[in-house]
This record gives sequence, C-alpha cells and structure tokens, in this order.
Amino acid sequence: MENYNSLGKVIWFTGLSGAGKTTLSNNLKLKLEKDGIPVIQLDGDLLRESVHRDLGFSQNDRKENVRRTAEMAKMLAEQNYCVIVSLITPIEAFRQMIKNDIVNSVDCHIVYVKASFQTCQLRDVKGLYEKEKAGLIKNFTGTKSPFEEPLKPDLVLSTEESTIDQCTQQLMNQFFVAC
Ligand SMILES: Nc1ncnc2c1ncn2[C@@H]1O[C@H](COP(=O)(O)OS(=O)(=O)O)[C@@H](OP(=O)(O)O)[C@H]1O
Ligand SMILES: Nc1ncnc2c1ncn2[C@@H]1O[C@H](COP(=O)(O)OP(=O)(O)O)[C@@H](O)[C@H]1O
Repeated sequence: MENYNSLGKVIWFTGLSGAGKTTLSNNLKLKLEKDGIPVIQLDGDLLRESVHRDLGFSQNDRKENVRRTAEMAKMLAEQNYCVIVSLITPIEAFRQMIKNDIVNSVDCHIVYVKASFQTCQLRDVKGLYEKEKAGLIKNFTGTKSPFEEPLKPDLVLSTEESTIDQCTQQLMNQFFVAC
C-alpha cells in the first residue's frame, strides 16, 4: 500500500450532466484501490434510485439531496474512508454548505469537472439532452434549472482539454501526495 495522505477525505465532483463526474470517479477509485486505499463512491444517479428516491429536481429537493449526501460523506470519511462524490451540485451556496457547514471535520475538496453545455449535449451519454430538446424533462440542469459556475473550487478539471488519465493524474498530484 502506498503511504498516501488519503485517509478521511472527501473528493466532491460538481459539474453538468455528461461533464465526466462518474467517469473520473470510477477511474480515481480504480487507481486508489490498486494502491490499497479504502474508497467509497457516492453517485447522484445511484442515490436517487435508492435512498433518495423521494427527491426530484426542484431547487429544494436538490439541496436536500446534497445535504444528505454530504452528511453520509462526512460519516464515512470520519471512519477513514476516502469518499468520492459525484453530484451535479449546481448552486454555489450548496457547495459552501458542504464545505463550511457539513463536511468540516475532515479534508473536503470541491472539484469542478468542467465541460460546456454544448460539449455535454454532443456527448449526450444517457440521451437526456435529446429528451430535453423534445421537452420531456422537467427542471433540466443548464436550461430550465441553473448551473452556477463554481467560484472557488479546489481544482478545475477541463474534460474538453485533458484526457481521463490526465485528469486522474491531476487529482492524484493535488490530493494524494505520497508521504
Ligand atoms: N432534470 C434533470 N436535471 C439534471 N439531471 C437529471 C435530471 N433528471 C434526471 N437527471 C439525472 O440525474 C442525475 C443528477 O442527479 P444529481 O443528484 O447529481 O443532481 S443534483 O446535484 O441534485 O442537482 C444526472 O446524472 P449525471 O448525468 O451523472 O449528472 C442525470 O442522469
Ligand atoms: N477527460 C475526461 N474525463 C471524463 N470523461 C471524459 C473525458 N473526456 C471524455 N469523456 C467522456 O465524457 C463522458 C462523461 O460521462 P459521465 O462520466 O457519465 O458524466 P457525468 O457523470 O458528469 O454525467 C463519458 O462518455 C467519457 O468517456
């Protein structure tokens, strides 16, 4: 096991649907697990299918989704897991709530997974942008529901300019320095 400063840490990915949050979370998890680090992933899509099934996409529900996830992340990080969260987290006040009000007992880093709306629309990984065009989705992030650009993220990863491996390396360099 590499001796990283990795225990009790939350890496929180914010970004539009299709920006690359899940892909980078999966890649980072593989890399850390190879080095023997205990990792837990909390992914918006999966949480919404299970414990957050009662929540929709109104601003209040999104805030509650973020709040509950942050409480879980804190609990797990306090037990020395490295917790990787992928949630759109569209509002700056939500991001401040995570860092200042909830996950304040362990290292918590907000990472902006950056890709333009146009790029995400072209990627359209899950066909949601197509559905949105057809008027089939309520409160879609980036059109009917706002996505505020993060003001003070701890790291910005441009998934238009860097490859998946380059982004993962940037995460490792910034947050997992071997000691
Ligand atoms: N209206 C609307 N807007 C945005 N996204 C939608 C919507 N409806 C369903 N989905 C799917 O839900 C995933 C986003 O959920 P999150 O929990 O990450 O959102 S939030 O942080 O509460 O804003 C998101 O996952 P990602 O594509 O991985 O971001 C979508 O698959
Ligand atoms: N540098 C990169 N980082 C992450 N994803 C990338 C990158 N370059 C291209 N992609 C592609 O963009 C898409 C991102 O989808 P996904 O990870 O599901 O986004 P999100 O979880 O933010 O909705 C994937 O098809 C992925 O292969």
